[in-house]
Amino acid sequence: MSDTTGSSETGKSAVLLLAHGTPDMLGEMAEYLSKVTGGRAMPQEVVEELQHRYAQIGLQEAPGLEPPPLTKWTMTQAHMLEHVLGAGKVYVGMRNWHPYIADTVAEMRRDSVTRIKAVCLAPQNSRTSVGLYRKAVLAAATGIEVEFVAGWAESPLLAEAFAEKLWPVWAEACAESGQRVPVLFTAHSVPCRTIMTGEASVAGARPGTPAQDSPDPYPVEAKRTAQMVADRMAAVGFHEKDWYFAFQSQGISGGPWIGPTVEDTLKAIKAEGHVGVVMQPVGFLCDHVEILYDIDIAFRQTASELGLKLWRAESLNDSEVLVEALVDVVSGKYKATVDEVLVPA
Ligand SMILES: C=CC1=C(C)c2cc3[nH]c(cc4nc(cc5[nH]c(cc1n2)c(C)c5CCC(=O)O)C(CCC(=O)O)=C4C)c(C)c3C=C
Ligand SMILES: [Fe+2]
Ligand SMILES: [Fe+2]
Repeated sequence: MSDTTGSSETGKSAVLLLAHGTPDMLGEMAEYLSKVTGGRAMPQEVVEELQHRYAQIGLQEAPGLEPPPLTKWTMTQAHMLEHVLGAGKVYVGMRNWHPYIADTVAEMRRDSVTRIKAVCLAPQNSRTSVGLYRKAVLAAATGIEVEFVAGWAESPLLAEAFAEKLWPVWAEACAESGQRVPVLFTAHSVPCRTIMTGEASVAGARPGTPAQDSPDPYPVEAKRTAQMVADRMAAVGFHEKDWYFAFQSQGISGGPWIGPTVEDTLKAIKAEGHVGVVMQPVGFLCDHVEILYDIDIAFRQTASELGLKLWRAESLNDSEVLVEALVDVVSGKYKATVDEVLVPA
């Protein structure tokens, strides 16, 4: 990996994994949300609703003995990648909570890193996620070369990692219900304005924000990942007609977000005569609130009210195949969507 990590006469390169970030305790919710929205204050009822959801997945009034799942698994993935690459530290920076991207880039600077290979732990490229990570890295990395991986949605090993988690639960669901159970792949929804050409579309955008000149690649990339997982599953008897796709977790603070929603898709699956559904989110690489609450609690309740049993594929978390996928992205073996090498002024 000497081309992407480690030291040479021309300087020291290191990998920076970028992730969303999550609060460590319930009282930090309002501050966390203001980071997520780029400074826009959320109504108190939204703060309380999110505290309620996070409490249901184990977040407490004081920091727990273990970090929250998103932090824990992100750090685990970084350690695993560091171990496999064997070429120095793999750094982690979060956009919305500690360790913040700016603090991590400052640490990299202190460690004499002169070239950063930045990879988002969000494989599908959207202005509302990857675009914001990119902005945060470039703001912090003055004078440091940054090679920014903008998307790796079609990585074969990523699809393999998801398929490895999907097939056992799909087999279990089919065996238990005595019939073929459809799979509902999901990715996080984005505001409708994000996918429209010529609209200011960055999360937290204020009036006057320059218009974007191209549609967001995100919805297409999310469905490509799902298609690739479905293709992998053909080896275990999975058919093209066995899967659906929906966008989950439309924003809590209003405005139109893209669908189809999970709720509408579950109704359609029920109307097709199915008795159950297996959900697999293909945009998230580890457990966090949108899996542990939105799917495991809220969608399971919706499915149950419709008379559907809901199974969920285990998240990738400490998947070795995921780490292999990251190695391919970092090494360039998988041709990810990479921005030119950037040297922020
Ligand atoms: C592709 C887009 C997005 C991904 C992927 C994504 C992942 C993600 N989000 C959270 C937690 C929250 N996100 C919130 C708002 C929010 N999320 C996106 C997009 C993606 N999020 C947008 C465009 C917005 C709206 C931002 C705004 O300015 O209003 C929030 C706030 C509450 C809400 O609106 O739902 C939270 C909390 C996690 C944990 C996560 C994956 C790791
Ligand atoms: Fe989000
Ligand atoms: Fe969300």
